[in-house]
Amino acid sequence: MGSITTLRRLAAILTDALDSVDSVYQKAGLNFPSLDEPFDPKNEAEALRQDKAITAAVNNIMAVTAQISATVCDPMRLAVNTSNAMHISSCLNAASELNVVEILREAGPKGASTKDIAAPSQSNPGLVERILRLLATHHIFREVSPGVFANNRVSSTLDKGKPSSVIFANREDRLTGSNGIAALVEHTAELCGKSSVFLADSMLKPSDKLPFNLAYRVDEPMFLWMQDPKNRSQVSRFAVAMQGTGATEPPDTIFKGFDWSLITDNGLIVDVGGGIGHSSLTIAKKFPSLRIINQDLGPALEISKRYWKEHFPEHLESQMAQFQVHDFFTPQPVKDAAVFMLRYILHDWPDKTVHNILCHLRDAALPTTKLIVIEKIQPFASLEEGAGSRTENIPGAARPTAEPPLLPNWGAATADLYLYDMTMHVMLGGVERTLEAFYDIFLESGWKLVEVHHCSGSQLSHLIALPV
Ligand SMILES: C[S@@+](CC[C@H](N)C(=O)[O-])C[C@H]1O[C@@H](n2cnc3c(N)ncnc32)[C@H](O)[C@@H]1O
Repeated sequence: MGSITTLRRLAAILTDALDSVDSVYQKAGLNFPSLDEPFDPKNEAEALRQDKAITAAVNNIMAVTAQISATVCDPMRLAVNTSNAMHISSCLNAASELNVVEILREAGPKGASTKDIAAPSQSNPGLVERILRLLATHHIFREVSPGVFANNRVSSTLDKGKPSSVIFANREDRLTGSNGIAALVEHTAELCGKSSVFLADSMLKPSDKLPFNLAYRVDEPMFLWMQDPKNRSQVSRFAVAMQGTGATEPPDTIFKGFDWSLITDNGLIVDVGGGIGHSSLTIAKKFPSLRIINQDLGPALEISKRYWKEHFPEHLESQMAQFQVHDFFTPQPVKDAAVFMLRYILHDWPDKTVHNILCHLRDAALPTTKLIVIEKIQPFASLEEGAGSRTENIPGAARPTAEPPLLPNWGAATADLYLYDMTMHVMLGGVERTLEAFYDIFLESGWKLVEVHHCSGSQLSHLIALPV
């Protein structure tokens, strides 16, 4: 297909998708949320974005616009701009660290001057202005008039939800109780950003060191490094950041996969590497007859206990929720689990390590114990034909692909998955696996993949396996 024909085809997909969004919103009597207004999770117009027709149209719009832009842009400019993209990440991190979003929330739609934004952190107003202008140019913040900035829909998602005076007075505690997006952004931009620049070095001079270990000049894996008392602030930020991964999903995503009502009353869910335990807490709130054991390393569990005490104290008092310090590289102590749930665990680790984790769970499993792995499954950027005959008959495994000339995986609309794949690699040697890779590693570790549920409105899937 010639370029102009391709561009016209892409434009037609865009028009169809916009018509579809327009029709759903018109029918509901609502406007699609504006980029200029702060994000309001309680707005009905936000909830409507979960409508199936809207999620499909949004994927097409994101994929089309990025593909049109890549087609028409000077290719050298695109390549060089991509090599400079780390500045977007660093600027966003700086804005979050300087609590700009909270200052601008208090300033309202008229915004604040960079002098006023920079004053509480005693930073350089000229530099703050350039940082915010770079971000505004990428549709994060809005330059209302020269040198005056306001929040927009994207920047406001980083709001830590407290008065700026409180977070400036208590820096240690500024992320606690937030929706987790600022924590996720800061963790990613700082730790992953510093590590990622060592990717090529780690490949050209192969050693047993990952980019994280080269960047931070340490030998232990990131999670062990975080246990060092001098890195404790990393543990608490990471725990809140993991909550942020939940906030980027529709709130009921955990119920869009495996049917938790299938577990009989008093059945035990072990949340392996559960972190703060927000997913198991959400399940237990809906199905209070289920018992939960949240397992993690000590410092993470301390944070989890506080979180449960605040959000579901009844389950603690009745001892239906318990906490167990457990290293998942050692034999699993719980022998009567209905479910071993692992959300965002396996993608942290390379195959050899995942094999070790899964074998310990297999050794402790009853014949009826289900392994429920909650992860993103990596699609190919090409058509999947013939990719995995061993997985094609697994119920729920099949997934649609985008119509040509879009990339089959919807390109930019699914970019987060491929970005996370590199994050996992540079930090821990982990990987976002293809379905076939999950199937193989499960089988090698004594588990058979029997069902897959792709959670609608989310990139997450639930992979259900039984002991072989
Ligand atoms: C990516 S987070 C996922 C947390 C949680 N499952 C969620 O979805 O929010 C990985 C978790 O694994 C925990 N972890 C890392 N190494 C561990 C180990 N050896 N044993 C148990 N937990 C570990 C970390 O403390 C962290 O809470």
